[in-house]
Amino acid sequence: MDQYSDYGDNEPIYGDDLADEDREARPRLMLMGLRRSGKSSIQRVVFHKMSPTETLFLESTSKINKDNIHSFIDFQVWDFPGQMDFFDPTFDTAAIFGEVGALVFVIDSQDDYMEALARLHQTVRAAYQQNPNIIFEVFIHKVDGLSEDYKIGTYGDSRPWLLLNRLLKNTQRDIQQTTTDELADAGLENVQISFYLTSIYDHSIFEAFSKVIQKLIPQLPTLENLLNILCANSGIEKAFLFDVISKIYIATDASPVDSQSYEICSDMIDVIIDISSIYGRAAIGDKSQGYLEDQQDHQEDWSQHQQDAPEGHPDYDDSNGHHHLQGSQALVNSNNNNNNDDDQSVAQTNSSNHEAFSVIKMGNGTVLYLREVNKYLALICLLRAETFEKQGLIDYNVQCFKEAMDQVFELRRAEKTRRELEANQLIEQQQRHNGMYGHG
Ligand SMILES: Nc1nc2c(ncn2[C@@H]2O[C@H](COP(=O)(O)OP(=O)(O)OP(=O)(O)O)[C@@H](O)[C@H]2O)c(=O)[nH]1
Repeated sequence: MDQYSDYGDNEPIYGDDLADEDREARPRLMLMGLRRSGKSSIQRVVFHKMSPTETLFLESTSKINKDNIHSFIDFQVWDFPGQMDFFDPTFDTAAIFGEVGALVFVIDSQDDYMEALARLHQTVRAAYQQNPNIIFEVFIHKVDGLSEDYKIGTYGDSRPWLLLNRLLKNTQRDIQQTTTDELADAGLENVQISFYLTSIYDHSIFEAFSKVIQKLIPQLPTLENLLNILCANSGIEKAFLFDVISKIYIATDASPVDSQSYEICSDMIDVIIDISSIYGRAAIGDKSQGYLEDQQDHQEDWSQHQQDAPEGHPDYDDSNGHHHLQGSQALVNSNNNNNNDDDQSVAQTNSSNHEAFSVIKMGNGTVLYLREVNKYLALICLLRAETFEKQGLIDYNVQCFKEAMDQVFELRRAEKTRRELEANQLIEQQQRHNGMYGHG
């Protein structure tokens, strides 16, 4: 079983026998939508490293699939079957919607979406009635398919991408407007819904999921503040805190996010994982099966590449841990610190005795700076080469940032332990109380 998530504990389709562990207060995220809209594909690609083309062979979901994600925060993703019927008497809306954090509704943009919209409105009404705190998110999905028509010039315009953009915006506006009108008619004008254009064939699904997950993280404002302080004091242009395994970013600084920055940072994780796996060093995120599978794939790619390489080619020079990557014309300095004895004892408490760190200088004068924060998270910054001349300052500030992060998560752990202790004490008290009555 995947260590990263306990995928596959299929429960009966409706919620009248939800296991106790499912009722615990871990954020729950639901994937809903019509059949074949792409729910299972999204879940597999984002959380299980499935390649998008493999999703072509996914079978239709017939029961709720509950997926426990163990990462920087533990949360659950529930993948619902498309044919779900709210009016079925066995559908326990209170149990299903009662503890949901976010409900992601997936609409297939390549299909006629009128039926999907009707189902979306019905779902929002039912869920909101049970739980007005649910965050509603709509993925207008498979937008890559639309682009194909334009790429081959079906619409006979010389500027296909401009047209594509316009079409996507129209689709989004149409879906958004119809939904707002419909909900207003039902007296639900206060319901907050966000809309995203997504595809599993590019970064858009990871970016959309990032924004969804961020809303479920209680420490988000603290993390954003820390990133703002780090950027302001170090001359960093953009900083992302990434969950390494899923490549979703859980926080960023206040400067606007452009998709290109996100994509390049996300690609950097792949590069670092590639390099670490090639040279057999442990790397970020190595606690996850998802990552290990990924690592093996990359290893195979690399072996192929290596066969073609001329002997002594700088691409393959490992002597000082410096690797000149021919393809991207980047200088990578990937360094897993070898710890002295002191560090190892600290490391043992943290169950990690290495720390990934890497810098890529790109041809356009931008520097990418990655540092592992903990076993799940990595900080990736974009900065100008001139700024990077003061690397000592940046390293120092990043170290301070890491320590602050440790405190944030330590506090959370301490709070969790305190709550568990309190709960146990209550149970004990209750048992003693019952015992006394029993004797009486
Ligand atoms: N072009 C394109 N196809 C996609 C995308 N996402 C999913 N698909 C395809 O859509 C089909 C249905 O995907 P599923 O993930 O099985 O859909 P589902 O919503 O889970 O379906 P049910 O289990 O029946 O409710 C598969 O053939 C996927 O390959 C996407 O972003 N773009």
